[in-house]
Amino acid sequence: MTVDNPPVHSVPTRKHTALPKARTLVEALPWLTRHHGRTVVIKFGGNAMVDDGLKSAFAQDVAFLRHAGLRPVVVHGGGPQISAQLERLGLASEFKAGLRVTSPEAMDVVRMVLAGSVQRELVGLLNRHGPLAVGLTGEDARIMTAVKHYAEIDGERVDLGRVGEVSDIDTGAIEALLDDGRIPVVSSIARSAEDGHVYNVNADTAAAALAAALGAETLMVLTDVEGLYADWPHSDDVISKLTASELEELLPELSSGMVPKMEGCLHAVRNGVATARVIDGRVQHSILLEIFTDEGIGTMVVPDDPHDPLDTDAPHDSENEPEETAT
Ligand SMILES: Nc1ncnc2c1ncn2[C@@H]1O[C@H](COP(=O)(O)OP(=O)(O)O)[C@@H](O)[C@H]1O
Ligand SMILES: CC(=O)N[C@@H](CCC(=O)OP(=O)(O)O)C(=O)O
Repeated sequence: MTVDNPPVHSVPTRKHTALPKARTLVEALPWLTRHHGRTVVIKFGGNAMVDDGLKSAFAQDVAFLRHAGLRPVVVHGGGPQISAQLERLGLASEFKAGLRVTSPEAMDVVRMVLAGSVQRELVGLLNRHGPLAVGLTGEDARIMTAVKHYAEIDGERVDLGRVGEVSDIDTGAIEALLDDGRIPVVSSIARSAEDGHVYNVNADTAAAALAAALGAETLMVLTDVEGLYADWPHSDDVISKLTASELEELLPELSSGMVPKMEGCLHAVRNGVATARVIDGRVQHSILLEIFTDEGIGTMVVPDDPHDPLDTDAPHDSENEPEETAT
């Protein structure tokens, strides 16, 4: 056999086995083009971190986004992990208006669990894929500054202890890491400029504030339900898309962990973020499904008047999907 006459039968066989993979990659091309260079803030909820397989898949997805040219920022939760540690130490754990009542002793535990345990684990998983992840808390380089937060329950102002809301954000350190090709992994703890104490900030609230301050394209919240249920807990109909005004009307009816999540989504889209999505973190590779396919899952919140329709049309609105790329 000469080089000029290769065996013709071997060429189609090789092509055949590689083709499905090539098609999958090419199908992602319009989405890759759309999202290239955009910042995506991903909130990984403690309830979605249910097993090692899901955590590894999460890290693969985030590393994939980074290698695909997006700028992912991770903000993580850890509510169940904090509760377990408080219980081990015999410290009380109570939630009011979806937020943990946090004594100074509990605050030490919150900080230890979020920054010392959950964040370290995620950084470790991400760094299996290269020298990518850098862990921070809101305290570092004053990324987040807090003020004490009071809840309002039945018209009453309620003191939750060391619970903070974000009063100021300095994105400098995060931007520098992103420009350097790193993946910032942020724990939702912030120091107050007023009293110098460290405060426990709900991770949804922190992620939303960061997404708005960074001018992110998308805020993606991974949790342990399929999305926002229209009539929870009576039905499992997921609201697939809603505008900021529609969400604002729904807010008073929401309960528990959905309150800070949806308030965060509203804050994000009212402050320049093109889409805020609540998706099921229990589905492996839910991030990739949401970003790179037309199988949009979960709930998407969009501004009332999106300034860039391209940002909000996919994947929950199939009429306006990116154009097919010729294969
Ligand atoms: N309308 C709703 N739709 C979906 N989940 C809801 C709704 N209202 C309350 N929830 C509760 O909110 C929870 C998610 O919030 P949370 O427990 O704080 O999760 P995470 O740790 O991911 O932040 C769900 O598991 C569900 O129990
Ligand atoms: C004030 C407040 O409630 N802080 C949260 C911070 C962690 C968090 O938000 O974790 P998830 O995203 O897993 O719920 C807490 O102490 O549980």
